[in-house]
Amino acid sequence: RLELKYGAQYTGKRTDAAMNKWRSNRFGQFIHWGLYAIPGGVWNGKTYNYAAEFLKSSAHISTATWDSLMYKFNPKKFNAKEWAKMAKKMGVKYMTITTKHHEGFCLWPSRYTDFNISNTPYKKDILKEIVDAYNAEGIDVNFYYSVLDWHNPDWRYDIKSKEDSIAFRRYLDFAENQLKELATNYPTVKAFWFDGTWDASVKKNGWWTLEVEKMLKSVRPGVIINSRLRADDYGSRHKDSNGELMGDYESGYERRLPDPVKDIKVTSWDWEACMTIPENQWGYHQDWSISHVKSPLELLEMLVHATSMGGNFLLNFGPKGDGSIRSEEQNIAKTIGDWMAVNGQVIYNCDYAGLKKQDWGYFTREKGSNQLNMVIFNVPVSGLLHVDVPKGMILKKAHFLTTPGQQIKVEEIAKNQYLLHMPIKLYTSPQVIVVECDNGKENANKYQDAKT
Ligand SMILES: C[C@@H]1N[C@@H](c2nc3ccccc3[nH]2)[C@H](O)[C@@H]1O
Repeated sequence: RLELKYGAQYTGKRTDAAMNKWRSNRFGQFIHWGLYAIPGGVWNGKTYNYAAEFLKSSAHISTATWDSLMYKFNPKKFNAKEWAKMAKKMGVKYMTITTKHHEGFCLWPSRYTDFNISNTPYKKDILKEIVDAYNAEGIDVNFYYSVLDWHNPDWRYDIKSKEDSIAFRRYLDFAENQLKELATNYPTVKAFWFDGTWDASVKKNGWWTLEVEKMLKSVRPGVIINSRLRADDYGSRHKDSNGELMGDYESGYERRLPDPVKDIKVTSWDWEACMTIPENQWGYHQDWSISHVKSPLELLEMLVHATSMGGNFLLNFGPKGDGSIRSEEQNIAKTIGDWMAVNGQVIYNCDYAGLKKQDWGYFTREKGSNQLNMVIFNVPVSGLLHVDVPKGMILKKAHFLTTPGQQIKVEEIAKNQYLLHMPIKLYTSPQVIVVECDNGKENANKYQDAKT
């Protein structure tokens, strides 16, 4: 083991109330909103297919030109309460919003830069309106903050000279001041989601990433920090040079999910996957025909997949420059919300159930419950759902979540193996079966292994 000054500060999952709430939330809404939402991926009549929040670089726009978009930010159709109501109906328990993305524009009236909401025609503290509206709906609010900052002249991608290190030190002080400002002025913030920390400049300043983690936790006790902020003494990120996870949860799954077999080890730490609806658009893009757009059921399966492996799922929305929400996103919020209203109990406060993944779908289990949840996306033509149980687990009764009176046949077919008999018919939405189980009982050894 290496002696580290800036490595992981503890091992194992946090079990305090704040982290238990973060974990039990499971489903969150990501919001990417900034100046990039105004052009929405189109510049001088040309559509750029790369991520809309990167239009400044895709279209080679000067910082001066890009920054002047600030004078156009005046979202006439913005209504924080409507956003929060839609999120509530979608069934999210938390929301993470870009306070400052790579472009450097701040949604709050920061004292440390004029490149902020107070100098737009909108003027008001839009971040506060959003935080208050979501909190009023009982939704926790987290802050995304990009360390990478295209606007601030002191930002550096690498440190190659004395001048670089002096400028970058100024930048790190600026960023730490902004973060302290956010943690102080928005006291209900529950977590910080750091991004833009992969460059050499940050990796060479692991000490700063730990200083920021400690500062935020002293200003806002219980606050939760993602692993993406952190670099250790040797520039190792997310996990320190001893392989220990830094921060409070692993945030490496971006537009992808852990494999239920190959990546089963993620069940031993907290993690979150963040996901776009198109293939790769975080900020609003005018033209979604340029890539695959995930359907509500595709996204719902990802949410269940994440829960089944003990992780959170953060689904991204990119509001338009005028503050309205595009119809595709409204439809996804409604469809997922309708399912969550009936079946949310297999997501909220649920975790990895400890059973082997099966083709028909995913297992989840509520903390401390002896009830096993089965969420079925792929109904076998036989109607027979195979379940392999760990030694000592007995499956007893089963029923569809929505029809508790109608038993589903549970048939033990071999040692630690069962089949559940699903009625064969057309299903047009993910089905939930709840199974009563006993743990710690010895299975009757009535099955003979073949001799081969
Ligand atoms: C969570 C996601 N991370 C940002 C991001 N920055 C990148 C820089 C280089 C390559 C990919 C990137 N994705 C995306 O804009 C979004 O905010």
